[in-house]
Amino acid sequence: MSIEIRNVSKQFGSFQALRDVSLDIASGELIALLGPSGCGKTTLLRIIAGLETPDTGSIHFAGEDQTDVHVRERGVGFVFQHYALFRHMTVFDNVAFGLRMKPRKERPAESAIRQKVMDLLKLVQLDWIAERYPSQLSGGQRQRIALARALAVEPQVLLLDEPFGALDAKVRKELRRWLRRLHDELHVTSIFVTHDQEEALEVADRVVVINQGRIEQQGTPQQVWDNPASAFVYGFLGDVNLFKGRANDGRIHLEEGMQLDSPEVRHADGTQAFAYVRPHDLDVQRYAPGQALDAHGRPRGIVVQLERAIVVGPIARLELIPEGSTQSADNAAPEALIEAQIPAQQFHEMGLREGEMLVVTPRRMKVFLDEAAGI
Ligand SMILES: Nc1ncnc2c1ncn2[C@@H]1O[C@H](COP(=O)(O)OP(=O)(O)OP(=O)(O)O)[C@@H](O)[C@H]1O
Repeated sequence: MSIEIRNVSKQFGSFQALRDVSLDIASGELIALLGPSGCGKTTLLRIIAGLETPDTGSIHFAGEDQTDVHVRERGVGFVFQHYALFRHMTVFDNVAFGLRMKPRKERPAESAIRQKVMDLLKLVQLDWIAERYPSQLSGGQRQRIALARALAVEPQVLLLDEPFGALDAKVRKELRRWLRRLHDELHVTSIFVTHDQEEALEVADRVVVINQGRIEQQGTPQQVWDNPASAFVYGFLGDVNLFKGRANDGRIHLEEGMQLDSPEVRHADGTQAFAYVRPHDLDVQRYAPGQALDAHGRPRGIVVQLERAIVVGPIARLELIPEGSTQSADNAAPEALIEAQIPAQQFHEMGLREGEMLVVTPRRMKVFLDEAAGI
């Protein structure tokens, strides 16, 4: 079942929660709505479900306007972050609930219900706990049961609101893979809301990034990651360092007095430039006086002090303070702190020590011009 969202806006009092949102979702797609807290993701999901009405705009399922269709008639299955399973019912009865509640003439026979519930429990790999009660399950098991329960009535559309939000990192990761496999098996058109970029990029066919009630960008995980449309998207998709400066002569002259070569700013002399660099795109060298100059004697790269190194597993995370900044990492303004990531092996081979002076140069960066681009 395809879903078309047409020019949807929603206001709560004077607060504009959604601003003219339009989105087409193909039948069988798995879409992630990704954005920070309060950006309007849940509101959009509730409008699709029919739990909330838009002020303007419309929702269509397979071309049919759903605006006046009641939530019960929309054929939508839900899973929420804290899905309250019925505590006094076994797992089996929880999953059977939606089927048993159907009007008599649509309700399957009890033997067919039994078969269906057991099939679903097998699908979520929990048929062995059919007779347990929710309090005897782990959080991850409860969410899988919630999903089985949502699927029992064969929804045309599955809506998941931070379904793994309350679980610990390891379980979340397992459930993510599991959700993807399940979706590949069932192909129910699914939309899930998350503020976790890793979750969205790993699970979804398409990611829709929302900011302040508007769609900032949509595309496959790869498209969005490789070509972020705005500084917001770039910053939201992963850790970034922001360097502010002014464009001149194909270089960004940073506030710290150093320069970064940047062909993107060649025709923008005098404009404010914002250079975003991912921690793993910073090249790290030991500093020697004079070394940070390029062939023309211009300062190159950024001279920093290694304030703290966190080496866990294969990655060394370096917290760096730009030269001239008198603050320590503990009270430095967050934007003053630079983070670099290098392989732990390189860190050990270089024999880096906290307190040393280093020079960092971006291998790759994304430049946005003018002030509106700031996160
Ligand atoms: N019924 C309501 N009445 C008033 N304001 C509301 C209502 N529902 C949502 N809002 C406001 O609309 C904005 C968007 O809320 P929404 O729940 O859609 O955000 P979200 O992106 O899902 O955030 P989160 O990740 O924190 O759940 C928020 O600022 C919220 O306070």
